Amino acid sequence: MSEPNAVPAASLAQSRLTSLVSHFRTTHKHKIVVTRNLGPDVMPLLLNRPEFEVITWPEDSVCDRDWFLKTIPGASGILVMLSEKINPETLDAAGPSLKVVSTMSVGYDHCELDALAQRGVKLGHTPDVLTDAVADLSVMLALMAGRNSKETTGIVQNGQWPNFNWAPFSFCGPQLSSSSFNPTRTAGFIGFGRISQATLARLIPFGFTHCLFTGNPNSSGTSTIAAEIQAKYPSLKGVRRVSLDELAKESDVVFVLAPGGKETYHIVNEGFLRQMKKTAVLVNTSRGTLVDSDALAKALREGWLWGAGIDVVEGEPNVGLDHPLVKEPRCVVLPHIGSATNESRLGMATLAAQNLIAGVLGEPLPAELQLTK
Ligand SMILES: O=CC(=O)O
Repeated sequence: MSEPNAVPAASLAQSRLTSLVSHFRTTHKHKIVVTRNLGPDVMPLLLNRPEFEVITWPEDSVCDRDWFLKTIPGASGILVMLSEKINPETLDAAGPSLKVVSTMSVGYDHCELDALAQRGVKLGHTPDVLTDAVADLSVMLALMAGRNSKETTGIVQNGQWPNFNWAPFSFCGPQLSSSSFNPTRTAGFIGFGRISQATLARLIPFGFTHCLFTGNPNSSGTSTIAAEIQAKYPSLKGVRRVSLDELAKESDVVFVLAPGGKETYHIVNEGFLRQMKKTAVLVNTSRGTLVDSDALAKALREGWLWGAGIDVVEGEPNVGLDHPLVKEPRCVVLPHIGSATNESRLGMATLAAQNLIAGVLGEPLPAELQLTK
């Protein structure tokens, strides 16, 4: 006969197991690797979670690849920048514990989607929060390129202004807004997603009369979008989805705003540039790979178009003074600053942290890119 207060063996084992699980839960932390310090407003979202062990690349520079590969084994989540390649090497180094990659960017051409999908790793990115900033910059570059800002600011910066007398037609370029001389203004968009549409909204008060766009009708619902845009902006006299050739021939400003990757590689090439109006301006605020830099430099040199404003260059950041586009006086080149407003970067860092947290905890990501297997 057992003692009246004795604990049965099975119940003892169960309680030991429960306490072991609870001990594991409190001591086992999810390993998180972050490749840039996201600052005092955002890092606490990660650091203040007791269930996370957060390891951050300690330098104020692009994360070293060797450090990254040595640090990620066993990670549940990694938060990266555009500079980090997410490929089979990365994913194999992280191992099967990896649940989510969160990139602080809207673009994801640095990530191999197939490799992520095959391993069941989710991908978070940061759409919407940078749309306005990039649309603002797109219009700024259209203005800068049309108004010869590289040459003219150079004159002031180099102390040459005293040598220049005002002359009736010096430094003139094509006006962005419509005028009695030029009542028709056509914006052409290569890719017609959120940023293109926000750019168009900014061009309406400039008196733009026509909107042309290219894009995959299945990817962004572009089959009905023309009618929606026309209804939204009754001042437009035409909104049409067109071929690339038509877009090149008819646009006063071409905005390159499609995702990078194989499908769009050098979509703006010599053939496209040769068809542009001599007074037209090309703006690229998406990815450098969409534009053939040598072809654009030749086009500007030979006057096939008026000017170009580019925030992205193929091969960046290795773009020095000897780059053919940096040498072109009618090409304004910026160092990929499209989303660089305080508001936008804070929004991106916050969303990237939220995507990471949700992915690690197995919850729906606020902004997940749907991967197809
Ligand atoms: O280029 C910037 C981004 O993709 O966020």
